[in-house]
Parts: sequence; C-alpha cells; structure tokens
Amino acid sequence: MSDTQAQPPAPASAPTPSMPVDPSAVRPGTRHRIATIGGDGIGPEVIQAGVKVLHTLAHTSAGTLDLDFVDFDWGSDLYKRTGRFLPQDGLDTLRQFDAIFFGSVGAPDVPDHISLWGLRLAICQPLQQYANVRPTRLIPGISSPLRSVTAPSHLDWVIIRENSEGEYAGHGGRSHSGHDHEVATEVSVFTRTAVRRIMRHAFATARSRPRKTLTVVTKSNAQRYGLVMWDDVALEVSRDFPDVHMDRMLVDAMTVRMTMHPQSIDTVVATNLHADILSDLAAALAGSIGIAPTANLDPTRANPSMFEPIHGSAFDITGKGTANPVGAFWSAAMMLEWLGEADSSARLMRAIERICHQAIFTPDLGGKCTTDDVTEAVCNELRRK
Ligand SMILES: NC(=O)C1=CN([C@@H]2O[C@H](COP(=O)(O)OP(=O)(O)OC[C@H]3O[C@@H](n4cnc5c(N)ncnc54)[C@H](O)[C@@H]3O)[C@@H](O)[C@H]2O)C=CC1
Ligand SMILES: CC(=O)C(=O)O
Ligand SMILES: [K+]
Ligand SMILES: [Mn+2]
Repeated sequence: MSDTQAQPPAPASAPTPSMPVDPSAVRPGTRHRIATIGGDGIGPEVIQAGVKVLHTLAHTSAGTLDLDFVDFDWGSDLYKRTGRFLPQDGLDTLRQFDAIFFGSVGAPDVPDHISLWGLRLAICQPLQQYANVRPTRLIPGISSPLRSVTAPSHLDWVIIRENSEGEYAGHGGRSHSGHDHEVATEVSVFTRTAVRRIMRHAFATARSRPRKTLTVVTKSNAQRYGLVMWDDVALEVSRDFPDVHMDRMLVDAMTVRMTMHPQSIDTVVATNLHADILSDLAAALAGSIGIAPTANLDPTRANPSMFEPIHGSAFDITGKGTANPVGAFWSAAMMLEWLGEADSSARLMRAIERICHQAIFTPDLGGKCTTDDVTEAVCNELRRK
C-alpha cells in the first residue's frame, strides 16, 4: 500500500466464511481455467467488468494468481439463431473448466421459462451444482433500508438454497390448453438424498462460521409431505453437528424475522423457491440486488461450480452502462475462494469494500457512477501496492 495516498480504514473484521473449502481439494497457485458466459441483458456488461477486474487482480498478484478465460456467446441470441441456448456438447465443454463465471439469462422477446430452463438450469442441474450459496453482508459505506442495521455485524447471513430439485424439479404439465377446464400442475419433488446432502452442506457451513447457528426454513404447516420430510432430515443431520445450534422457521415468518430481527440470523437453509425469494429480499436489505453474489456449487467437485450475481438480465437498465458490477465482482471473489485462492479473494473483497467506503456507487446505490467507473475504481485499488 502506498504511503502517499490516503486509504479508507480496513473493514472492522475479516469476512465470515460462506463456503467450507477443504484445503486438500484445491490447488492454489496453479493455472485455473475459467469459462465465462455473459448471457443476456446486463449479464455480459457485468461479466466483462468482472473479467477486467480478475485480469488486474492476476497482473498485480506478483505471479501468485494464474487465470485463463474462454468466453462463450451462449444465451437468447444464440437461441433465436439456432434454437439452442448452448451447443449440444456444451456441458462436455464446460466440464473441461475449473469454474464457470456466469452473468444472467432472460430476454424481453423470449418467454422467461424457456430462457431460464434453456441455459441456467440446463447447466446447474446436470452439473449437480446442488448447493446455491448466497452470502449477504452489509458492506461498510452502503446503507441498509433497515433502521436497526448500521454496522456489518448487524446483517451477516449466508442463505443456502437447494439448487437441484424441489419446486424447480421440472415436473408438471398442462392439459386442455386454453379451455375452461384446463389443468396445470407444477409438482415439487423432494428426495431424501438431495435433502440430506443440502442439509449436510448447510450444517457444515454453519459450523465454519463463528456463530454456528442454522435456521431451517420450510412451510411444513401447509406443505405436509416434502417439507415435513425436510424437518425430519434436518433433525437427523443435526445429530452429526451437535456444536451447531439449529432453529426452525416457517418461510412467511422468516420474512418478518429478516426485517425485524436481522441480528438474530446467521446461516439459513431453504428450498429452491423459498431461498430464491428470501435471497432477493436479503440483497435488498443489504442495500441493493446489484451487489449480491452466488456460488452454484458441486460440493463433491466432480463438476465445475458456477459463480454468478443473483440478479437477472435487468431489461430496464440494459445498455445504459449503469449496471452495478459489484455482484459480479463479489461472485468472482467467491470463485477464487472455491478455487483455493483465499489471498486473492480477500484482496478483491478489500478493493470492493474500499470503493464502497468512498461511495463510488451506481444509481441503484444512490450514486451517479457508471459500470466502467466502478470497474476502474476497483482496478485502481488493486494496482495500489
Ligand atoms: N440467474 C439468472 O440468470 C436470472 C435470470 N433472471 C431473468 O432475468 C430477467 C429479468 O428478471 P427480473 O425479475 O426483472 O429481475 P432482475 O434481477 O433482472 O431485475 C430486478 C430489478 O433489479 C434491478 N437490477 C438487477 N440487477 C441490477 C444491477 N446489477 N445493477 C442495478 N440494478 C439491478 C433491475 O434494474 C430491476 O429493476 C427475466 O428473464 C428473468 O427470468 C432473473 C433472475 C436470475
Ligand atoms: C432464476 C433466479 O431467479 C435465480 O436463480 O435466482
Ligand atoms: K444471475
Ligand atoms: Mn432469483
């Protein structure tokens, strides 16, 4: 760090971990091959910004970080040209990479269910990225809409979302289409195997964090089969984690607790749909959906994991150059952590925190900066020695 330039103070405490990383499963210092898929809308804007930041991080790492990127133009434009969001051998291609850095999928002129199933779910589900990890933290400099949240320790959560089945299992159908007696079903599927593995991942995450507290969220009053099984499996798995304090909440009450008692929450596990909704709320309570990151993990590491901001294509701001790239940067930091590059990950998070401390903000955070301004500011922080 330069002596001549004033630096904002370092964050009060080190970030709490969101992903338990087994040191024997990673190879820090080796070349990591990253597939980048910008996708649609603001996806390519924030992923290009993220790649720029990662290049700068590598160039300023004194040779300790070696990243190699290959970009894929998969998404709705490819679909409109070819009828496919990714090529036939797309998954085999992705399996050759160490990680995937993803933007978003969804275009105004393609039905949302076609695009989501055509690309994001078409990658996550077959690659068994069953743990969707969504940390939320109040970054110093950003203000929460909640009056009671004024310090980072007041809102420091990680939401673990089941990412392979549940409400997004793809079971269902429509008959008698367009008639008054039309019927449509959307069947939630819960298997003991998948519930057990996400529960084990959630307990392990909770155990890795200082407060060792896990909230199991369901709707097992109204949903009396699959989610009662969730509760049963949670109780069984909890016996293997006696040092983790577990409590249970119904999802409707959880929205109240998130808003009224955010300090009482640490690690949360919920179904695919419930956690999808709760994590957008969490992002807003921490200041903006534009800053929130995700890891889609295959915890077994048999397949590459995928890292993306939690937001979608944001049609309303596409092409304006004002998309907040921080969610993509934070996702990139998670990717580095998962690849075993803890020091580089921490360096990137510090650079993000410094620009937030200086209020270098896009409009979603109340600022006037562009995506490029924020990206350049983060790169400049990384170049300071
Ligand atoms: N993982 C994915 O690829 C996801 C895809 N989608 C898709 O994206 C499309 C739009 O979905 P929406 O429901 O509108 O959600 P969205 O997340 O794209 O946008 C919701 C609101 O948040 C704002 N916003 C989102 N990201 C932002 C950023 N980085 N900076 C500043 N503002 C930001 C948008 O401008 C919009 O007002 C749909 O096609 C949907 O299916 C939605 C969520 C996730
Ligand atoms: C699709 C979506 O909303 C999500 O993955 O968060
Ligand atoms: K996304
Ligand atoms: Mn979502």
